[in-house]
Amino acid sequence: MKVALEVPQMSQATELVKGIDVVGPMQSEYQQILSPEALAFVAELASRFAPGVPQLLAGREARQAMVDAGQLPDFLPETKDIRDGDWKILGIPEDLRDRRVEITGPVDRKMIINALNARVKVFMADFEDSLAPSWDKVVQGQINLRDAVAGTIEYTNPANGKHYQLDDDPAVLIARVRGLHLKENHILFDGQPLPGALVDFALYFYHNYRALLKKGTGPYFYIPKLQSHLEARWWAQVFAYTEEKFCLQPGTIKVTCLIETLPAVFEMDEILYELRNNIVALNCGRWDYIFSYIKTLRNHPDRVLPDRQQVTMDKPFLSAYSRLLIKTCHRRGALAMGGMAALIPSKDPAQQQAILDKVVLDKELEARNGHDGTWVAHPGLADTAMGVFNDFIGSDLDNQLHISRDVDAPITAKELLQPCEGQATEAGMRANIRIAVQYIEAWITGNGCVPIYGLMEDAATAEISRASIWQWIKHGKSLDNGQLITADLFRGMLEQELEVVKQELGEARFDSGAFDQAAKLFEQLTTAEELADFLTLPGYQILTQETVS
Ligand SMILES: CC(=O)SCCNC(=O)CCNC(=O)[C@H](O)C(C)(C)COP(=O)(O)OP(=O)(O)OC[C@H]1O[C@@H](n2cnc3c(N)ncnc32)[C@H](O)[C@@H]1OP(=O)(O)O
Ligand SMILES: O=CC(=O)O
Ligand SMILES: [Mg+2]
Repeated sequence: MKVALEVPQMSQATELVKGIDVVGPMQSEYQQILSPEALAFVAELASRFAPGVPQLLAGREARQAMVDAGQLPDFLPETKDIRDGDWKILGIPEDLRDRRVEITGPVDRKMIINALNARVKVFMADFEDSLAPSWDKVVQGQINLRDAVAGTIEYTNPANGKHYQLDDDPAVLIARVRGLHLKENHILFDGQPLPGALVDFALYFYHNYRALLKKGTGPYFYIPKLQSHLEARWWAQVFAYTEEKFCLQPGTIKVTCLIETLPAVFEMDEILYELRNNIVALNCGRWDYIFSYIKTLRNHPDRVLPDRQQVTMDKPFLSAYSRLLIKTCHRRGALAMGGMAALIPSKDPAQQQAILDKVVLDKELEARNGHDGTWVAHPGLADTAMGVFNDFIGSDLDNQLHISRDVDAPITAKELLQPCEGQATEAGMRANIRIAVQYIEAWITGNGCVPIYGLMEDAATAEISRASIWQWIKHGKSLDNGQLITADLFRGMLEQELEVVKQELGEARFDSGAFDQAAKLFEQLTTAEELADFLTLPGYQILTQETVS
């Protein structure tokens, strides 16, 4: 539901909560989410935990500097005891034991209702890869989730009058908060923007934990883009503090961590251990993982990835990642979630069958490996994914926790890092350019997830497109047609592909969009000496420049 346009107000909390300054414009409904009580909790978490974030981010940089200097990531010698030890996570609540299909989507009101009504077990409501976190989207997202938890969420599409409300048996709700690298520029604590992750966590927890527990479910979270067990420890402290403050049993908050960075794959046992009271699963976030493989190994010319289309889950380095995640999770009693096939349904019946066939193949690979469930990006794929996982899990069991993968020889760092065969092609590079520029244009104008050429594109998939080209230029790769990939070649292609996009979208859409700005940012990111950490960091400056007072 869109709130009526009003004269922006001050947040009441700005005057009432010490240290907190809400600088985003307020609508009257926002006061309910940004109430003095909720913001007092945000401030409490901020004073205790925000100072730890720069240290964790500095830790990422220090490790990256070592890899840049030639060292390859590996398992940590100092945590061998944890890897060798015999311990298990605390446990999995009843409503999280069967997660064979999860749908994901941004915290848009209509999509939340559609997702909760989809024929899936879980809905992952996303403040991260699929959300461009403008102030309104972030606060409205919290309003939408509060109403979804209360069961009162409704929406009428003003374009066609179609009305939406929850069915009787909605999916279990898990909220994915922003990664630690993202700030929330509109809520300051002691004059500094807060970590977006803390804002998302605190507001969702504060407004919903009681209603969730009353319904027999709980405050459940997905944590994205972790890079180390020290980050997991930080989260464990946030959860323990929150549980104590609200007089909750330790382990009430339940969390699933995405293993979607290359450094994190070497610390899965340690992440599970640090979070053992709260964690229930790890998830193979394959798209960010591929991006992180490029980013982490950016100085290693022998590990340059080919065209994005060739980097599929059956490639040895990705297969090793999936199998090690399953083996690690199941040994510790945690679920091992699969990832997202980026395909979305087509209205053309011939194409649709081909899409469903590809989804089946992808999901069969995951289920056969031993994953306990998977992700779909669209309700039209739920039955297909469910069919595959039903075939493997059956109706007597909830999951595949019994699959220990003891048959595997120990999976080594060498397997996890092995180069991926394939080529950089002209068609692949041009596709990367068209995808990245369209995605960046969508993101900086407030839309974090878009269909492009039959695929779901979000921040993670678009990062692969832009980072691949940077890497090819950096290492002087050649295309399949023999052309050397240079910054100038890229600039020429960008100009040509912008024309193609203009033809495809039509002049009116193109001219009213932000393609110039998107192309400029894309060009800077791709031809820079250093690989930028995330495209969403400069993107956020553009997205928010008009809304910070
Ligand atoms: C790498 C990762 O992190 S993956 C996780 C993050 N990414 C995501 O969550 C992607 C989620 N998916 C989406 O955002 C969308 O599916 C898109 C943008 C890719 C395509 O959306 P659309 O263009 O609206 O698709 P389409 O027109 O086919 O939608 C048909 C209906 O399904 C709904 N729908 C589509 N995807 C979803 C979804 N994920 N959740 C709920 N409803 C959905 C649409 O709202 C629409 O509803 P309506 O008929 O009532 O109007
Ligand atoms: O968040 C999921 C991913 O694949 O990235
Ligand atoms: Mg991701």
